[in-house]
Amino acid sequence: MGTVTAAISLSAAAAVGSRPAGRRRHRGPGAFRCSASAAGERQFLFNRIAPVYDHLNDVLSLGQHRTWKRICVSWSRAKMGDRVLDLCCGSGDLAFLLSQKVGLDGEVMALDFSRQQLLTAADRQEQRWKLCYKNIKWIEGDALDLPFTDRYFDAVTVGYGLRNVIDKSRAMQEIFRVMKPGSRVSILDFNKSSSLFTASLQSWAIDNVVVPLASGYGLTEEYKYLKSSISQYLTGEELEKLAKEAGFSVAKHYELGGGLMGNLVATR
Ligand SMILES: C/C(=C\Cc1cc(O)c2ccccc2c1O)CCC[C@H](C)CCC[C@H](C)CCCC(C)C
Ligand SMILES: C[S@@+](CC[C@H](N)C(=O)[O-])C[C@H]1O[C@@H](n2cnc3c(N)ncnc32)[C@H](O)[C@@H]1O
Repeated sequence: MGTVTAAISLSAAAAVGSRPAGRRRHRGPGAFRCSASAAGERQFLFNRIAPVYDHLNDVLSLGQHRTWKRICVSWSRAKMGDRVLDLCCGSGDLAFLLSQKVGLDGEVMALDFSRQQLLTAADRQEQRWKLCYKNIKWIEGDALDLPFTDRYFDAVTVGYGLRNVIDKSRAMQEIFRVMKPGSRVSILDFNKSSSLFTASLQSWAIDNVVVPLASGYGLTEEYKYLKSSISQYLTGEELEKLAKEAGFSVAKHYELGGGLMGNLVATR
C-alpha cells in the first residue's frame, strides 16, 4: 500500500498550481463548525463504503452506471492532449475514461476528499495495463476549495459528486473558476424528477433493492443516505439556474436512464 499512498498527492501544495492566497474565503465560526461536521460525516461515509462501492454500483445498476458515466465523459468534450479535472473522483471510474480521451500527452487531475476512495483508485490504476492511465494524478482535496489556479482546465467532470458536497453553489463557483473560457463541465447524478412515477420508482428501488442489499454489507445507513440526498438535491431546472448564477454562459440538463439519472452540461 506504500506505493499506492505515494501515488496520492496528500496536500493542496502538491497539486498543480494553487489558488491565489488572497482568494481564500473566510467562513464565520458557526458556519465552519456546521459544514465541517456535515462534510466530515460524508467523508467518513465514503471512506467506509470504499471497499464495496464499485461492486455495489455494478450489481445495483446492473452495470448501467458505466453507460451513464461514459455519456458524462463524452459530453465533457475532453479530447487528446487536454488537461482535465475529475472532481469528486471517488474510485476513479470517470478519471479512467478521461485518461483514454486525453491520452499520454494529456493530463487528468482526479480530486476527492476521501482517502480510502483515492487509495482504491490508485490501486486500480496500478492493476491496469493501459499506458495512458499514467496520466492520472490522484489528489486529496476539497471540491469547495480547489488547489488549482484560475482557468486551468479544458474540461471538468463530476460523477455523483455535486449532490454530496455541502455547498453546491460554492462548488459550482470553484468549477467555473478553474475552467478555461469556452470549456465544458459535465455533471452526472441522480435526477430529482418532477414525474411522480419516476420519483416513486426511484424511491421504491432504493427502499426495496438498494438498501436491503447494502444491509448485507453492514451499510444500511450509508445507502439510506442516498434517498435523503436525492430529496435534498436540485431539479434539472435548478441545476441550470445554479450554473448560470456561477457565471456559465450556457447550461442544459438532460435526463438519462428513463429519468432516474440526469446530466448537466454547462459551458463557461
Ligand atoms: C453510480 C451510482 C451511484 C453512485 C453513488 C452515489 C452516492 O451519492 C452514494 C451515496 C451513498 C452510498 C452509495 C452511493 C453511490 O453508490 C448509480 C448506480 C448505483 C446505485 C446505488 C443504484 C441505483 C439504482 C436505481 C435507482 C435503479 C436502477 C434501475 C436499473 C437497474 C438501471
Ligand atoms: C458517490 S461518490 C462518486 C465517485 C465517482 N465520481 C463515481 O462516479 O463513482 C461521491 C464522491 O464525492 C466525494 N466528495 C463529497 N464531497 C466532497 C468534497 N467536498 N470534496 C471532495 N470530494 C468530495 C466523496 O468522497 C465521494 O468519493
